[in-house]
Amino acid sequence: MKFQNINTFLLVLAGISVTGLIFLGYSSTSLRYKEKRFCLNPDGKVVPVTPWLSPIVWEGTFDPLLIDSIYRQQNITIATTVFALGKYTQFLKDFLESAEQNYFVGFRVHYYLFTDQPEQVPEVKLGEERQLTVLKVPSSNRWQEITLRRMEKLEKLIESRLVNEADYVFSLDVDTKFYGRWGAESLGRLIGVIHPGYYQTAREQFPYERRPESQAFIPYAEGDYYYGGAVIGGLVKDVYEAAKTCREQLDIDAAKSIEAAWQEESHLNKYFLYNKPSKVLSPEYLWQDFKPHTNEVKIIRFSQVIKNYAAVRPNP
Ligand SMILES: CC(=O)N[C@H]1[C@@H](OP(=O)(O)OP(=O)(O)OC[C@H]2O[C@@H](n3ccc(=O)[nH]c3=O)[C@H](O)[C@@H]2O)O[C@H](CO)[C@H](O)[C@@H]1O
Ligand SMILES: [Mn+2]
Repeated sequence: MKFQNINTFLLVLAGISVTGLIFLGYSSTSLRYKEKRFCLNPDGKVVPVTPWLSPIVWEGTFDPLLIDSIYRQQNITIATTVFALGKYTQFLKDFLESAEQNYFVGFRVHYYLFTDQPEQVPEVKLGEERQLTVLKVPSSNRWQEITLRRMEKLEKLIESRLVNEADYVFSLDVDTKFYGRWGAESLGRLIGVIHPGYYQTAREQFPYERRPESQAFIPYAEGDYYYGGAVIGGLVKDVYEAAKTCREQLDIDAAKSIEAAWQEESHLNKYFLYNKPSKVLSPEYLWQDFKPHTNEVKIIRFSQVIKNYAAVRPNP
C-alpha cells in the first residue's frame, strides 16, 4: 500500500490504534467496578457483605456461642504460624498470653513459631489441647526480607506438616495483641482482613503496587478492599494456593530486582483481587493501638502494638 502523504499514513495509524484499544478494553479479563467504597454505607453504617456475597465479620452479625458450638462438633485443629526474628521476639510473650485468653478458646490450636533465636521464646502456659512448636530459621538483616519470606515458609510448612496436622491455618503478625474474642466466626475457605488504615478510603488511594513491571500490579480502576498482610487464613489447601502463588510472584519480581510497595502484602492484595476471600474480617480483627476508636468498630479483637521501628527493625 502506498500512502499519498504522511498525514494519511498518520490518520490510518491512529485509526488502527483506537480500534485496538477498544478491542482490548472489551476483551481483557479485568474486573468491572461501579463502586469505589465497600466498607461503609453513605450513612456511615457498616456493610456486612461484599459485592460478591462473602460475609464481612462485624460484631453483631453472628452469634458467638452458636458459631463456636457448630465448629466444635467438627473436632478441628487450627494451625497458627507466627514469625519472631531479631528483636521481634520481645512481642512473643504478650502475643501468646493474650491469644490464650482470646483466640479460639476451647479449640485445638497448634502454634508454629518461626524464630532465629529459640532460646528467646518465653515460657507461656498454654491451655488444654493447645500446643507450640518452635522452628529455627536463619536470621536476616532486612525486615522486608523477613516479612516477605513468610509466604515461602508457610507454603513449605503446609506441604511438610499441616496437610496432615491441621484443618485450618492462620498466619499472624507477632507485633500484636488480642484484646477481645476471636473465634469460629473467622473460619472459612479463604480469609482476609481489611486493613484498619484503609476501610474508609476510596480505591484509587489504596497503597496497592502501581508499577506494571511488578507481578503485584493492580490498576487504579480495580480493587475492592485493601487487605492487611498481618492476617491470612482459611482451609489448609486454600491458604497453600495463596501462599504458593504469592511466593512464585515474589520470586518473579525478585529476579527482576523489583520489590513491591508493601512486599508480600502487595502480592496478597493482588491474589485476593482475583481469588476472592470467602469471608472477610472487619478491622475489628486488625486494629492499630495508636488509632483512636471509631463508631463503626465496636470491639477491638486484635491490634498492632505501638513499636519504635528504628529500635526493633534490623534496617530502616
Ligand atoms: C498491620 C499489617 O497488615 N502489617 C503489615 C505491614 O507492616 P508492619 O509494620 O506490620 O510489618 P512488621 O514490621 O510487623 O513485619 C511483619 C512481621 O514480620 C516479622 N518480623 C519482621 C521484622 C523483623 O525484624 N522480625 C520479624 O520477625 C514479624 O512476625 C512481624 O509481625 O506490611 C508488612 C509488609 O511490608 C506486612 O505485610 C505486615 O503484615
Ligand atoms: Mn506488624
